[in-house]
Amino acid sequence: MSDLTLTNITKSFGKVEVLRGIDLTIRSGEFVSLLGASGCGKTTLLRIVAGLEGVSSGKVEIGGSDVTDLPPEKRDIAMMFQSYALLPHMSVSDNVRFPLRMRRVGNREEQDAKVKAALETVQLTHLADRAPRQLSGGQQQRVALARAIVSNPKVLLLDEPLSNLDARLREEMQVELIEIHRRIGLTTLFVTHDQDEALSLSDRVVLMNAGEIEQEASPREIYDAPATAYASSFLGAANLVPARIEGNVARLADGQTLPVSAGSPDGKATLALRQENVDFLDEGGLTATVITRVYLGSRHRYILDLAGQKISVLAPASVMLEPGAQARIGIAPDRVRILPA
Ligand SMILES: Nc1ncnc2c1ncn2[C@@H]1O[C@H](COP(=O)(O)OP(=O)(O)OP(=O)(O)O)[C@@H](O)[C@H]1O
Repeated sequence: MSDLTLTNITKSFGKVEVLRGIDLTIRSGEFVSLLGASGCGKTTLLRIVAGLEGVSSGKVEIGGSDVTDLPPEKRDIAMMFQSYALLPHMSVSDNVRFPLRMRRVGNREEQDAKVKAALETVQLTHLADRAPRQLSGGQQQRVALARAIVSNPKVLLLDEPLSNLDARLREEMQVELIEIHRRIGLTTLFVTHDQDEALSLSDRVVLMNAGEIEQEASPREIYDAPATAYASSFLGAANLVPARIEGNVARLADGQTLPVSAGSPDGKATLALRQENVDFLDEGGLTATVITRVYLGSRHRYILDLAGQKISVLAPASVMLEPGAQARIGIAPDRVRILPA
């Protein structure tokens, strides 16, 4: 069953079209990330699902009902933003109770039971009587999450909820989100511009580019088999090298060739090479010129000139080459992603 279906959504602000023909279905219990560069339209799409923004055309269905023209409070959704905006004069449990009171859900005992369950889910039962200012940033974030899930919405909408946290807390909350999602299986739409976050949290990643869906796939597939040059450079910053495919080899601009998997049509192509898949060799392989070496502690990053193209490559710290030196590099044929030119 699908909990959220978007059909041919378009949205313009004045003359500017920010969403074009978005079709997206999210299955019950699925965790889907909308990933994309700033301005690609992901927040606008989330706000359309929430009912905070109208569509120019298209249809929004939640739990099988058409909600396109319904206001936010009539949609079975909950939303959590970057700024979690807890009410400072209320205790943790009253903050979590707030949406139930606003929507007049159940009597006091029923509300108590729901608040208790939500606080248990985020493991904050012991802090129920505290005021928000007596909590750490991560704890406040978890209160906001409890408040979002307390009414057991059909769809949970999260807009960059972790982007205000420092790196360590952010990683902790990512793990927490994964575990909470596993426990309660809420259908979730998560907006982020952070590819690591999208890859680590989601069942499916929807990569957006300029108001359109560029590719949607599982994290592994979108990383290992990006469908377009945009997808491969957005996810994991692949090196893009122009080439000509000639059967089982790719010929680079300077005439050097490298073996590739069979099956791609002959002719112009772009090779997408992930920096972690390039190996330094003692002999054979391709020749590239070292431009820069950056020390990263356990490894080096080399910027190389490969057939007139700058590429970035990771190497063990034991590989010591000076700028101007010739490096020999190899890439396993099944690690060379061939994209249309
Ligand atoms: N209310 C508005 N009026 C006019 N233009 C808007 C409005 N809201 C958003 N836009 C424009 O729509 C485009 C998409 O914005 P949106 O916020 O959806 O992008 P985003 O991908 O979420 O980016 P970010 O990660 O920076 O929030 C942007 O060019 C933005 O300037």
